[in-house]
Amino acid sequence: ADLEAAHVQLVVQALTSRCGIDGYSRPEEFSGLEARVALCKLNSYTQPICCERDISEYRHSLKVNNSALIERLAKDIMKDIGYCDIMVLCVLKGGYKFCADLVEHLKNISRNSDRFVSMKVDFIRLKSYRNDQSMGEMQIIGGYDLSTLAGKNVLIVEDVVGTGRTMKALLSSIEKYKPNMVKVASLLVKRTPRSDGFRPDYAGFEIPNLFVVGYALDYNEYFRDLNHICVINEHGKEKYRV
Ligand SMILES: O=P(O)(O)OC[C@H]1O[C@H](OP(=O)(O)OP(=O)(O)O)[C@H](O)[C@@H]1O
Ligand code: HPA
Repeated sequence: ADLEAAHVQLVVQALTSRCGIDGYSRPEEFSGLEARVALCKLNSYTQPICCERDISEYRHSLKVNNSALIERLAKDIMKDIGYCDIMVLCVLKGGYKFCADLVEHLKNISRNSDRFVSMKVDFIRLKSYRNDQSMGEMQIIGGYDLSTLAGKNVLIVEDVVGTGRTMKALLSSIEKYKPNMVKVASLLVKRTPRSDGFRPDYAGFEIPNLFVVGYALDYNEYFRDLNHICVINEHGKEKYRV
């Protein structure tokens, strides 16, 4: 747990320290010894690099797919709920990459264990953000039939918990259909004063109150295709504002 806390702290430092360079940069060019140390240490775990082009839109970035972090989350999940059938519910759009990587790790663990775990994957599309602001009302897009979750062991997979409104609204909608169990895994949890206190059962990184994009996370649908999680800066927000 101490190691984990230290790791989270390092990520936070790496994300919050100011690089101050709006141009191509390498981790070793980051200003501040702390950030540099953090980035080096993180290398064994994740692979932070700077975006190569259009750097004016983002600052530091973090590569998460295939990382030991997702493997560890998968192990924790399997330990808790893995010995029964799981219905993975991926929250679109932002959750698709994390969900794909997590399912891959869950499958590997299941394959190497002596018990067969049946896993189904389903998708629900929720939307509440415009620009970098939650609009307060969570919409289920495309009419997902929540009654299919009745009696199931549901693992909700989300990219980020910010205010927590999206997850709270989804959980209260699902509860009516009496699933056997519902757990939430979120890659990122944001430290924001606008949080309603919701905490996922499984969380990857705790991040500062900054708007992040990449690895399926978007700003008005831009940047989902980036391989790395980056922090969008004011210039980027202005450029793509709607
Ligand atoms: O905790 P909250 O403050 O409610 O924010 C979290 C939600 O916001 C984002 O979704 P968004 O509405 O941007 O839709 P998207 O997944 O299609 O990008 C994200 O994917 C989460 O679902
Ligand atoms: N990025 C993308 N979507 C989000 C974020 C974020 O930082 N916070 C809440 N939804």
